[in-house]
Amino acid sequence: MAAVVLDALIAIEAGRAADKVLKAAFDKRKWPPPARARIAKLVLGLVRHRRQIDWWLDHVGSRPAPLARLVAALALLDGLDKPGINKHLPDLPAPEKRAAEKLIQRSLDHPDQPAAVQANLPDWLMKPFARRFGTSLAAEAAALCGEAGLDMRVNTIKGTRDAAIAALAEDGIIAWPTPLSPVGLRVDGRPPIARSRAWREGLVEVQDEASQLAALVLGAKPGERVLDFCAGAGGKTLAIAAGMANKGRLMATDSDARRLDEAVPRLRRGDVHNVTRRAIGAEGDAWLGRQKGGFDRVLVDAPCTGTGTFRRNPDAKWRTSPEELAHLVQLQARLLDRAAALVKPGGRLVYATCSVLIEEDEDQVDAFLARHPDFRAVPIAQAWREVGSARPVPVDGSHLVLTPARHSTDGFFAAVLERTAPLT
Ligand SMILES: C[S@@+](CC[C@H](N)C(=O)[O-])C[C@H]1O[C@@H](n2cnc3c(N)ncnc32)[C@H](O)[C@@H]1O
Repeated sequence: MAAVVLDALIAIEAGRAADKVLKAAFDKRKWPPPARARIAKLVLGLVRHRRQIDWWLDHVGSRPAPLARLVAALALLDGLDKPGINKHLPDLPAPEKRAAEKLIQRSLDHPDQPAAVQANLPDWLMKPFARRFGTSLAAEAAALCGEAGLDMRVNTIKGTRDAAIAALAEDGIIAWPTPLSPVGLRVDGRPPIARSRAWREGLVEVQDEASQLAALVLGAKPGERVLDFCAGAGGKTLAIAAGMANKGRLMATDSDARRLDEAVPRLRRGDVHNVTRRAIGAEGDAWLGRQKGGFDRVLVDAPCTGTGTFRRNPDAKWRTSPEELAHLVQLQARLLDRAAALVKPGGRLVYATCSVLIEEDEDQVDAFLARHPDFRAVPIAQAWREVGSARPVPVDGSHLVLTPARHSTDGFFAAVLERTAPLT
């Protein structure tokens, strides 16, 4: 098992995505489920807590090479003692053996660790995180180091939430309603959802509660003309289609045709019939040019740093950079401008990201409103009321800002914008 973990760490260090590396490792060799879970937990735990692990290695005079990191993870994350580490790594070279001896019975936290080390964040992210979270930074960073829960969205085209709970129970999966989304379900652990009848028959889709809420506040109604501008593999398209009860026209566009194709089996499984997919040019598109003012609702689920999804993609922490942030902020602004032209008077544009950085969220919306005086921000409490949610709006500010520590969801942002004046 240690060899698989080490290979995975080396591949991730070389820049490959952790989820793809683990998938490839599990495709190559069929591990029993408990071993699989343990490998994934170790690899992802190490990636999540890399700064603290490396701080400890430095503290005990060891280099942060993959084998030393694994030794540190076994001691600091798993709490193994000397025989326990020996069992996994019987032939440790002398330097790693010495490191292991110094690390056993230590806890991961140490008062001498700088704030960015304690938060397991790259230094450059500390400032934007402090800007977003203030005194809650440590709690939110800790929550982002945790494991994401497993949420599902009930496909109301196929049945009710109660019907989904009952169907999942037939397969031994105990699910209960999520606190915020009226169509959300949550489960403990990682049950094999894709083997359940409820999933196979399209009654449920795996989707974080925050993403469900982004589709909800778009408020698309049956019979409307709606555009999911950055539809990707269709996660939110499916949620919007269900809100429209399959009636009206829902266009799903993306510049990545391959990702759009991934939506096909999901749409089929969900019995979704009102969606048309269309790959568009990354820098504009003749078809889009002809759709000016043509949509009641447009969702821009923009490409972003993904800082809100570090629980799921912990390796992204170490890949994002200030340069990437600057590039994304420009791209998001261009996409918003392009999408704005497609909204009809009185129509709505929802801008969403899975980023917790204000630079990609509120700043982006403020800059958009300054460029587009023909739009206004709809207070999130109003948008929330209008979609008839029985629950109170879960945030105090103008937009939907969800965080893992406060809401037990991915970090997520959504702003509802309304065209108040005719197109010029
Ligand atoms: C956050 S993902 C969308 C996820 C998707 N909405 C879902 O719910 O599964 C952002 C998407 O924006 C797309 N994208 C990036 N640049 C684009 C562009 N210039 N025009 C349109 N889509 C773009 C990416 O291909 C990616 O699928």
